[in-house]
Amino acid sequence: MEKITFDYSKAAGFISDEEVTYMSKLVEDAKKQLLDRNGAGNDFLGWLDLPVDYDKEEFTRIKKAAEKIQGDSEVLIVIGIGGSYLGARAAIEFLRHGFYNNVSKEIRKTPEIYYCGNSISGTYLQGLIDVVGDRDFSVNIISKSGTTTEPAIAFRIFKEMLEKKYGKAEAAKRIYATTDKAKGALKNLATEEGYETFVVPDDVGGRFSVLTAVGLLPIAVSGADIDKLMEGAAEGRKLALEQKFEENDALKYAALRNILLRKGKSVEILANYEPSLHYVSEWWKQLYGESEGKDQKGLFPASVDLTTDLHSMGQFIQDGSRIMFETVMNVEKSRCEVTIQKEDVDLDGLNYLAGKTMDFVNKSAMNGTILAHTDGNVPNFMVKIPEQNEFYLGELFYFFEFACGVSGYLLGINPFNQPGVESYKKNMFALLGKPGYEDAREALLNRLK
Ligand SMILES: O=P(O)(O)OC[C@H]1O[C@H](O)[C@H](O)[C@@H](O)[C@@H]1O
Repeated sequence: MEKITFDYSKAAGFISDEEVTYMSKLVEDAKKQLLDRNGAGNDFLGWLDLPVDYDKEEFTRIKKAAEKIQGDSEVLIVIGIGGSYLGARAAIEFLRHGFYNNVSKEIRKTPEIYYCGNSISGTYLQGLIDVVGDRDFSVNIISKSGTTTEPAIAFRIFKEMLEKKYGKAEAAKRIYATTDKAKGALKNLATEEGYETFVVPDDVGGRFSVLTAVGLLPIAVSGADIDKLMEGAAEGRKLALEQKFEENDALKYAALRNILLRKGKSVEILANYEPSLHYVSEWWKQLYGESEGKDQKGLFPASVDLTTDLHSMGQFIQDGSRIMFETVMNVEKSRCEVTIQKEDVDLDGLNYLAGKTMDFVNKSAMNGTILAHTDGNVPNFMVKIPEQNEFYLGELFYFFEFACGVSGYLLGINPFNQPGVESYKKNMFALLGKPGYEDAREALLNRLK
């Protein structure tokens, strides 16, 4: 069977066999530390076994809730930020129609899905309220801590809207809360109001939670097959856990990116040639950025959508500061074939492409770009995705998560915490006058004068 594979053959000129041999030992050690659960942050390793060891009763409830939402709602509002947002969106955009919310209901068959609570923009939220209009809708509020400001504000607004429209009791039946099993403001609210709740396990951090109810409920509502997603992840787990370095693509990816980091390539650009992978990159950026960017270390995870960004960022990648390498996610088999037709008069000069598919052109652009960037001293890696379906996406999620854990241990940091994100929150709370933050307030206001 085909699988997600990692190919570094095009970067051979930048990396010696000795370096790979040396690094292979280090990644095997890091892998052991991960699996022995004796490294930093080892109380957040629940994601390691999730694909084979998850709450089956809850999984069934997720499917039931998804069916109910599909039956009684034209729109689902998904409220969450960071790890409580990006995985679901990445999956739905990767798996479902490229214009999911815009195609006719006959094609889509499932509710429109919109996201909020991922910014504090009132303009965005009002726009979304206008989109919902007077249509039937449900809300999935997702927050592991249950206290994050952005989703909490958005939820307050949509909760009020639901209650006005349906009354408190019926509104409660349209609210699904995914949060901690016992603590946090959202859990308390859900218990008080009688919302159906789903659990983010204690030992699974937000950015590793896509295969819990956090990702699974919205993904199931979109009509994607969550059984297949879990099967793919289980296959990814098997490959990552059981294969030796030579056959282990996740380990090779972790090793090779760290070889380049140690040579001064401090930026990794994740590139795609399919717009529907944009949010996979966003999910990946949180995964790697929050996991590795600490103790003054780490690769800066960036991303580009190609060929779009070849007409903007392409200049920098080809010719600017030589600080980066590129990892291309290559969907090997395109979902749709669009063939370019011959025209009698070749006014646009495109007849040389007549009979060719757009995917052929896209892949030629990709291959040409890989060689051009390599010539410009940007080493290129490739992650091959056989096709865009649930199975391979599950495998891809696990591939990146496992490589991230290994890579973090290789860096000598705790890949499973995120102490740095608290700094802006403290300042924001002080400026907002949140009780308990009075001391810092005046000093901050002075600095802003
Ligand atoms: O799920 P929540 O607790 O609301 O957290 C949502 C996100 O925001 C936090 O500030 C963290 O930086 C992220 O790691 C997390 O995924």
